Formats: sequence, structure tokens, C-alpha cells
Amino acid sequence: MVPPAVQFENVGIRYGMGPEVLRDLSFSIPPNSFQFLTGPSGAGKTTLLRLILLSIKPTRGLISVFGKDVSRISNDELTDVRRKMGVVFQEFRLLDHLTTYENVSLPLRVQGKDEASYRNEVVELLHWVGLGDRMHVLPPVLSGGEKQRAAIARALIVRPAMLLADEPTGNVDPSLARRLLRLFVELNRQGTSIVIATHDLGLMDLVDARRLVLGDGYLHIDG
Ligand SMILES: Nc1ncnc2c1ncn2[C@@H]1O[C@H](COP(=O)(O)OP(=O)(O)OP(=O)(O)O)[C@@H](O)[C@H]1O
Repeated sequence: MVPPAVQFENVGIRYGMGPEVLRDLSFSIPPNSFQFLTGPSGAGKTTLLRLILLSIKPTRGLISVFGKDVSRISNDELTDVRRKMGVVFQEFRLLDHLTTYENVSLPLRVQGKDEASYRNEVVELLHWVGLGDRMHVLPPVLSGGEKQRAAIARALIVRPAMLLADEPTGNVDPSLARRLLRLFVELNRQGTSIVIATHDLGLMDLVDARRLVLGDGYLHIDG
């Protein structure tokens, strides 16, 4: 049986000596599932995504990712787990000396793939996210929304087992937001588990998906 992409059991986290930001979180993200993560500003959405990404540790409880208990994970396993995750966070981390096309292709280049094997796919994806005419420019001349779309394309190009996206449509107009959402839905159809953190109720209404709702440190699940 395929394990859940993510499993939390009684997880809590605090920053330093502060109060618990998240408390008693127990839930799972099934393989091939689509969910929104929502809740008011400061509710802990980014914190929850960072826990799943293993960039911060819980102060209590158990987290497993792709069936691995993260408290016992080796460095090699950690690298392997991270490779399976596509991540779009609010800081886009594009490399300023590479063009948009080169930034988006970079994960495939790092995997040792030959450019001829991926060029068309990268170009097609760049057109889909509305960057067809921005392919050959460097990130410093891109707008915030264009950088965000480049970061989305870079996360999707490797067809990750799980996509974690923090407000991925925060900087784009509503019609482009719907287009990006269609891209996430298509990726999900091809087998990727999707977690999208958003405040945008209109966006969530467009997809019949589970909602993980954070509030007062607790999580409840709608749908
Ligand atoms: N590095 C940190 N050190 C101390 N406190 C932090 C840190 N990061 C987040 N917090 C606190 O944890 C709480 C949750 O923050 P988080 O960024 O996870 O919320 P969020 O739901 O993503 O918010 P937003 O919707 O505004 O992005 C907030 O009270 C925040 O101040």
C-alpha cells in the first residue's frame, strides 16, 4: 500500500519560548490528493508548510513524509524526500544571473538531463504560465507576479510527488490565477499531491477539494 504523502500525529510547535503556534495537529495528506490550506493571517499556514518541508522541527508529536518518520531520517533520505517535493514559497529564490528559461530548466539540468530532452516542455510550460515572451530575460527585470510564475514553473517542471505552494496566486490577476489553478489540477490528475495555502475564497470555490483550516492553533478539515 502507498503510504500517505504526509502524516501528522499530535504535532505541536512553538518558536523559541513563545506560545504554541500549532497544537495537537493530527491529519494526513493522501497520495494524489488536492487540498487547500487556509486560515487567517498569522494562523500558521507557512509554519505548517515548513514542517512538511522538514525545514523546521516540531516541538512535539510525530511527522512522517512519504512513509518516513522525519525524526529518524538520514541525510540521504532527507535529500531524497526533498527531491520529491515541489515548493513555491513567498521568496522565489530565482538565480539572478540565469534567464527565466534557464531558471525553470535548472532542476532538470541538475538531474543531468540533456537540454534537447526537455527544451520543448520547458517552453510549453513557460507559455502556459504566461511567460512566453519573458523567457530570455533575467529575473531582476521581471515583475513580482512574473517571478512568482517562474517559481511555479520551476517547481512543476520535475513533476514532483507533492507540491507545496504558499499563496501561489497572490500576485496575479484573477484570470491568470484561474489558469494557474488549472495547471495545479492537471498536475494532480497526473498523480501529484497538492497543498495550496491561500486566503482566496473565490479561488477555493473553483475546485471541489478538501480544506485544511487553521485557527487558534488548531486544524479542522472541511470536505
Ligand atoms: N521565525 C519565527 N519566529 C517567531 N515567530 C514566528 C516565526 N515565524 C512565524 N512566527 C509566528 O508564528 C505564527 C504563525 O505564522 P505563519 O507565518 O506560519 O502564519 P501564516 O498563516 O502563514 O500567516 P500569513 O497568512 O500572514 O502568511 C505567527 O504568530 C508568527 O508571528
